[in-house]
Amino acid sequence: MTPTLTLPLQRYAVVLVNLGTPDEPTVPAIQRYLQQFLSDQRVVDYPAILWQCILRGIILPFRGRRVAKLYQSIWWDEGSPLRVITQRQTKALGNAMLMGGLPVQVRYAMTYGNPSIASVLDELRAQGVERFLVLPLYPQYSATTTAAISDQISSYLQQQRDLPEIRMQKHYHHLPAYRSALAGSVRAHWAKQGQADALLLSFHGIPERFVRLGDPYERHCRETAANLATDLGLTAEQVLVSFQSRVGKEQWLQPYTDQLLEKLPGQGIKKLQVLCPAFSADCLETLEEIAVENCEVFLHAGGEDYQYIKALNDSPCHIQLFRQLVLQQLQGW
Ligand SMILES: C=CC1=C(C)c2cc3[nH]c(cc4nc(cc5[nH]c(cc1n2)c(C)c5CCC(=O)O)C(CCC(=O)O)=C4C)c(C)c3C=C
Ligand SMILES: [Fe+2]
Ligand SMILES: [Fe+2]
Repeated sequence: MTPTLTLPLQRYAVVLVNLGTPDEPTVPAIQRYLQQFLSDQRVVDYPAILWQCILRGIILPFRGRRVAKLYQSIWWDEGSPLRVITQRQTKALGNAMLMGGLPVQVRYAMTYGNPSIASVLDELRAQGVERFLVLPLYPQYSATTTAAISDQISSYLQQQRDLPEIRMQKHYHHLPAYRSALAGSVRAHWAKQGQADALLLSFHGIPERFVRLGDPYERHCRETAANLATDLGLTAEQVLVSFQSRVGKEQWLQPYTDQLLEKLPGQGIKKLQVLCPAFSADCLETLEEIAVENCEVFLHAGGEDYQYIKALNDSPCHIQLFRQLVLQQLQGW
């Protein structure tokens, strides 16, 4: 049902927020992006002075150059896939709101890089917006992603005299519309390719220490997997969970995707389908790390068939899920 709004429609805006991506696939642009991203204490919490020496002296020069080649390999004519897909999601949600009779403004912002959360809030406030609904594009909550968005909003508010009102979706992996969108994407893949020996859910990792300190991310990932198994009628053994993209020497959530892929063919799993439910848009971590690098790992270890099932991106089910989240959040506002 369409909510009744207590302010004129022009005073509301929805802001989709994703992680961010470099402006260009060049070493300087990637270093700028990584500098901002990896200086966030929500992402890397080592003592700042020590960490800044390591970051500027070692990580930015070496990782910047290595990752530039990877970004170049996945870059699209219109730009970084993560940005292009986020733009498409924003446009599609705006259209869906319009078609549903609630033509609220929809914009996107990035936690790191452009457009920044502060710049988008500023621009919308200048147009008279007073109530913001922020939708972090992370189905599973983690302090490293969703709380980092919340921190930036808090810093923005600290600079304001006349505060806008803000609501934020914390997570949505448990909601029926998300569950059916995810299960639907696997079924659509099966309709074209058939079923494999197993379905691997590879989630972006975080340091295991963060989970010990209270981050519920791992629980959210495992709930996502259990729900998907139920919704697809698969057993727990047919739905495997692993964690990818680790950085640095600390222990991250396990099993690591690459190490698991090396073992699976020896356990009789030769045909594998891989899904990455922590990513609402395809990006470097899915298009390169999962679809290319990890495919090679699996085939090299004796696997015969490896298929990556793309992210929900701007598929109609995903946009309908966002629309439902917006309608729920706007109730009574
Ligand atoms: C070093 C710590 C990192 C943590 C913790 C982390 C958590 C985390 N990240 C995502 C989503 C994305 N990460 C992406 C890229 C990326 N992630 C890290 C590091 C951490 N991520 C780095 C250094 C990078 C850049 C690429 C690289 O150098 O390897 C992206 C893709 C961006 C793109 O431009 O395509 C996404 C999306 C989640 C969901 C998450 C925790 C739950
Ligand atoms: Fe990441
Ligand atoms: Fe990576």
